[in-house]
Amino acid sequence: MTSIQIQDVSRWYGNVVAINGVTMNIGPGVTGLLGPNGAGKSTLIHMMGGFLEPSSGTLTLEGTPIWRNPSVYENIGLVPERESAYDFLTGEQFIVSMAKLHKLGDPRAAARRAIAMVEMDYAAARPIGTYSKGMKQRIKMASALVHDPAVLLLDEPFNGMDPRQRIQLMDLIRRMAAEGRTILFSSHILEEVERLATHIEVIVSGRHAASGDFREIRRLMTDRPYQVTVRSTDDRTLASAIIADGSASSVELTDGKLQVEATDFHRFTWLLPQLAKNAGVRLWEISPSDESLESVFSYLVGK
Ligand SMILES: Nc1ncnc2c1ncn2[C@@H]1O[C@H](COP(=O)(O)OP(=O)(O)OP(=O)(O)O)[C@@H](O)[C@H]1O
Repeated sequence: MTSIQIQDVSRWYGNVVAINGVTMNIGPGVTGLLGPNGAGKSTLIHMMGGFLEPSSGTLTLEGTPIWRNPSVYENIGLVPERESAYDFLTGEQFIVSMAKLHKLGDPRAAARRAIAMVEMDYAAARPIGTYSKGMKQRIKMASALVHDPAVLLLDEPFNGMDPRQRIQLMDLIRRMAAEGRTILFSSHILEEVERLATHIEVIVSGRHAASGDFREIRRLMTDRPYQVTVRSTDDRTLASAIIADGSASSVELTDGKLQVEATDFHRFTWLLPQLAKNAGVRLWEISPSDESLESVFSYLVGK
């Protein structure tokens, strides 16, 4: 069982602070690193994989510093976000060359094993340039698995995948975790992280915003003032009913719609149809108006 310890780590690029005083511990199983675009996920993953030096703080694997420590790299596999640049190589040639870079005793056998792990045997003789997105992601996984590392770091592995490819990759990641590996993957999509991760770490603007299982993160995201847009046959009457009920902290009538800030989202969505019915108003539309992850995150960080 292998864990990565991140201790008060910061990383800046010139005067851009990408990671700011982050402390977390990534243990066995599947951890989701959730954060909006530009939050610092790739920067953190590259530091965890030993590709990037922290500007301050320490990253260790079972107590051994990761930066400039080749013995640690033997235990870590990293799948970067960018597309493979080796389109002219066949899948097998690519994985064999990775096995050679790791100076493995029998590069061909190691490559065969890694290719089998990701179920890509059938396409191993084809150039990578002819692969689908899902297949490219699998072959990149094989390249990170060729030295059989205990830790696997995946940067936005589901980007650009169709639903079927997503499900296949989720199964593969679950299988890798069931074998006892420590797996961390990044994503900016909450639903994706919820489906796969047993533990979630949230980063926003380079800072550690939240940590927990998906229920705790969900609760943090929904137990908050929530903006809802409502349209009905009589917005004015409905507004009075909502104000009288007291389940909203503000009600505004603008451009032919009601803008409501609900203090308790679940209670409000459950209650609204009843309020409307009692007031003799028909509802046309109820939609959350600040659903973007960014606003959720800025709330989490500001709390
Ligand atoms: N090499 C670099 N030079 C300067 N700034 C950088 C560099 N790499 C990243 N940054 C900046 O650091 C911040 C964090 O970037 P990072 O790529 O780590 O975020 P991310 O969460 O992975 O985002 P995305 O999902 O969009 O890749 C951003 O403001 C980004 O512009």
